[in-house]
Amino acid sequence: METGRGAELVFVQVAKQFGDQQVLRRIDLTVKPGEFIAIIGRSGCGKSTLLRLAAGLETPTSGMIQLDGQLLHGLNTAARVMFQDARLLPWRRVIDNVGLGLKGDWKEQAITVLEQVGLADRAKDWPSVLSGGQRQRVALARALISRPQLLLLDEPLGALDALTRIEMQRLIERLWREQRFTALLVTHDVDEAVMLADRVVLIEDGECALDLPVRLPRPRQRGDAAFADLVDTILRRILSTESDEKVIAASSMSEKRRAL
Ligand SMILES: Nc1ncnc2c1ncn2[C@@H]1O[C@H](COP(=O)(O)OP(=O)(O)OP(=O)(O)O)[C@@H](O)[C@H]1O
Repeated sequence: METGRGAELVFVQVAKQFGDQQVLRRIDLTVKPGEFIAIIGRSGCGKSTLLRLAAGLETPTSGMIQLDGQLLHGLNTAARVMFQDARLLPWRRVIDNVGLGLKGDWKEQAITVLEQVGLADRAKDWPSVLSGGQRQRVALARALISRPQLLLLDEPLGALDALTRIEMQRLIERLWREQRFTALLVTHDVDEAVMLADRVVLIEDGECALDLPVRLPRPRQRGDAAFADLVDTILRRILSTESDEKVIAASSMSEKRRAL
């Protein structure tokens, strides 16, 4: 596969309102080409909205989004999105799901990306016989077949068990390192954010309240003290403005993590 170049994505004073609800007030965020950014924040703070804006599925109420210096309007054709559910068509085989919507001779490329996600031997299977993790691998292959400059990941591993999740994190990191697309990951999991991201961005009150570089060498190790410290720092920062007493009262950090 050709190595693509990641896109630069810039949010300039972006606000988004739905009816009376001001979801994003002022987002200023520059994502450099090939950078991996994790977006975290409390449920309902507008993380998915931010991703949908980057995909061109929503338009800002005010402000602007630039892609490689050009104003984004309409669908962002440089981007592909991966969601929590794989959204495969059950009546199409794995390989045809990967090539969905493509024209011309795409089968060889589909096999190549299925190899990259470790599923080449399942190309002829129906989605129904795959596990949840395998379905997400197919979704990843489908997102990557068109060599996007920007990969938008909306809590893609949220429904997976812990072990599969870790495997998928490793896979996403490996493919990102090989292909150097720009990645924007929405996650509830601070561990996941620190594992994968160059920068962790916290959305709070409609703004980027924290933009923290992760300067740990890759591949990162959860057992490392520096890793644990950073996760702890971020969790404490989120919880410092926490009003939910249940969360404040959680006795251990792991409980707090689950409570997010
Ligand atoms: N199309 C829409 N129309 C109206 N309101 C919307 C729309 N999309 C999102 N919202 C509202 O915007 C707010 C932020 O939603 P969003 O999905 O971006 O949050 P989130 O941080 O991703 O939440 P979660 O972590 O729970 O997935 C919510 O209150 C939601 O109801």
